[in-house]
Amino acid sequence: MTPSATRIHRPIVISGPSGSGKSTILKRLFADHPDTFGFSVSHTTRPPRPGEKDGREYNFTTQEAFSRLVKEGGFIEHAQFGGNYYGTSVKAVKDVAEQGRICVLDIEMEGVKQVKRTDLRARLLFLSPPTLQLLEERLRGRGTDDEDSVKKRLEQAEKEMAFAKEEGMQEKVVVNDDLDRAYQEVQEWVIDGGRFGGQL
Ligand SMILES: Nc1ncnc2c1ncn2[C@@H]1O[C@H](COP(=O)(O)OP(=O)(O)OP(=O)(O)O)[C@@H](O)[C@H]1O
Repeated sequence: MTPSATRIHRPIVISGPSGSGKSTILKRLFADHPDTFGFSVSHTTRPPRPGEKDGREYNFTTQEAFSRLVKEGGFIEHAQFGGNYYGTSVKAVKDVAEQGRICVLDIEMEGVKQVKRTDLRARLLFLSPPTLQLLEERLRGRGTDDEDSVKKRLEQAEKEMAFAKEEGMQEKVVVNDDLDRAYQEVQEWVIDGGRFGGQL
């Protein structure tokens, strides 16, 4: 692996409370700039479904190999869902850079801290809702969460907002007030005059 791949193609981390608009903005960014960005391939211990290919949908792995990688600090984020483990490895992010694309990571606070401990040289962007009240309205408007889930997301949102304010935790904070305006600000920062945060 060339150590410089993520120097040239620096990964972008986008974090922010659930409902702050990360998916909405990323979808636009990907549509406006095809073949520029990529998502890393996650690891999972669940068996492949028909038609799924190792290394494409997921890096399919065993429980033992997964645990080993956790111990080695090889994951940026990992979690358990329905009895299976899932994770984003540092190597999977580097692989995207190796392919000449900017890896975009949509991750939570703990993941951001972990990214900072790696040699990925990631650029950190925080997408903030204008207020918690507006966030609540958007979460409800999205219609994907029940009452309990909305409450949990709002509690977590407060923690994420406080974290983003800590010195040196984020390089760029964009407030998602008006979607078009916020999108332009994100886009400009990401593209960075064609440098994508690197040196030409
Ligand atoms: N600037 C905006 N003004 C009004 N509504 C918005 C704005 N940006 C996003 N939304 C809406 O808010 C809802 C939440 O947005 P989205 O699903 O993109 O958030 P997210 O950060 O990706 O959430 P999660 O982390 O849960 O995936 C969506 O219904 C979206 O259409």
